[in-house]
Amino acid sequence: MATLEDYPKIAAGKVRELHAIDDDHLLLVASDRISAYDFVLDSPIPDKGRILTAMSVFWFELLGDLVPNHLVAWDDPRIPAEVRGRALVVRRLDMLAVEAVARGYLAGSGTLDYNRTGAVCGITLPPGLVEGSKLPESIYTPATKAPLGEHDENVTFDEIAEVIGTEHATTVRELTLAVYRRAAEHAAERGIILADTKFEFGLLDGRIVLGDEVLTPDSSRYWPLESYEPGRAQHSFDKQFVRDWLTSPASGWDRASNTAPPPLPDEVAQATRGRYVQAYEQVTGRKFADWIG
Ligand SMILES: Nc1ncnc(-c2cnn(Cc3cccc(F)c3)c2)c1Cl
Repeated sequence: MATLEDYPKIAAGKVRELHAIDDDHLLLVASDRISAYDFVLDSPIPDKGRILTAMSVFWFELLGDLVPNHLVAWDDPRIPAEVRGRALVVRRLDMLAVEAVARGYLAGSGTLDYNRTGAVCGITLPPGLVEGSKLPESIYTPATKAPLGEHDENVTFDEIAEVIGTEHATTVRELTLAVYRRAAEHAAERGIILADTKFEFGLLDGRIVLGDEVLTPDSSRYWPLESYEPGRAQHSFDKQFVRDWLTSPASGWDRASNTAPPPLPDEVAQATRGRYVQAYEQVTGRKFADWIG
């Protein structure tokens, strides 16, 4: 059986790593780390890596008829025991330099751009929208990847086309909207608003293939349908307990101080684990207890 040290690390995100297995395959590893207020917290969320990996696998399967993807295996002898259930064997792609974002609702940088310009990524929106507004139709709002720790930059379709070419830019936009719309509809039927999501695509033998993690609460905004109310920051299905505790007097943390947040109480970490399990089971109809690792 392989061990993680056998596979050179070729990339690292805030909560994920990417290792090389061989010339054609990578190991995509999700950790139990959680990020809040742009900080990676000291406290892990037990099973977060396994739950989000199981979610990606579900979505790749559900959406496989819309778009080919890079997933090769999730239960495989090439996966080291220490990361089993939170690591995927994927095909090595030639990644396209675009963060392919679809938005069905106005939130985060979308709201900021809209308030400044009345548009997001060059797409003019109707007047009178607020944080959390549902958009008349979902929109494609691409971004360019920023260095670790900085926010991606929202750009126009044309700016992306200048980098990856009009043909690939057009296909990426069409796939991003089609996959998001199908996923958002599936989630909404199960009481979860998928407000937006970020995809990464790559080329494999000239074909455009969906890569990275897909439609997880780390790559998407998951809002509980029952507490949706436009006009304010929406509750995060998975991160709200963490946000509430960190911004409560109990934490002793001052968000404006730009100091690192304190560790989470065990009950907050465990309650957050529960929210990830609930999101998985609500979206997939599967029991997390049945997942490997
Ligand atoms: N199938 C692929 N082929 C080639 N490259 C990638 C690739 C490169 N970067 N990323 C983003 C990322 C994912 C996880 C951990 C990180 F550190 C970074 C994904 C993929 Cl998914």
